[in-house]
Amino acid sequence: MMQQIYPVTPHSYAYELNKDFHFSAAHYIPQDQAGKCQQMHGHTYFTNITVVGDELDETGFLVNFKQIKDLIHKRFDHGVINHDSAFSDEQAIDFPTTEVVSRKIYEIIQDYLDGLQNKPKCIQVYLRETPTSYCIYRPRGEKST
Ligand SMILES: Nc1nc2c(c(=O)[nH]1)N=C([C@H](O)[C@H](O)COP(=O)(O)OP(=O)(O)OP(=O)(O)O)CN2
Ligand SMILES: [Zn+2]
Repeated sequence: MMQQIYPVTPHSYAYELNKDFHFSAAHYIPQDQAGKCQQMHGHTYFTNITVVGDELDETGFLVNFKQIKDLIHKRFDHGVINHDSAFSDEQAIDFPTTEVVSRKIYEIIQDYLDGLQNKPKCIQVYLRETPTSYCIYRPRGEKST
């Protein structure tokens, strides 16, 4: 499971880092059309995060692998995603669907990366919700080449 082949995102940065990890979390989709997904239920999410850049920090890291995992795992593992401040039952853009969770993961990671001196960029979040369902989020409008 941890040695998957991922879709390639073309770019011309010198370094590309990928971090795989799991987290277990519950969620529900607060919309009638979501059918059984309206009921609270859980998943073991699998994610692969892609970070790129041209400059390394004083440790020789683009970004610490552990920091990437901690930002997401500490926040969501064994929690209810709907209860996190990034999500809301009010508008679909903030419901914890696979699409939205992958985008929120991107936002959390890029917010952290923006504070680093070497300015790495997250260019892809791969999020698998079930053995047969996954989403890839790639930020638009970001110069990734
Ligand atoms: N576009 C989306 N569609 C669905 C989402 C979603 O987040 N985005 N979520 C769900 C359910 O919450 C569920 O987590 C996944 O559903 P599904 O892939 O249908 O799961 P199954 O295991 O039942 O699928 P099989 O085809 O039997 O493997 C639904 N849709
Ligand atoms: Zn679900």
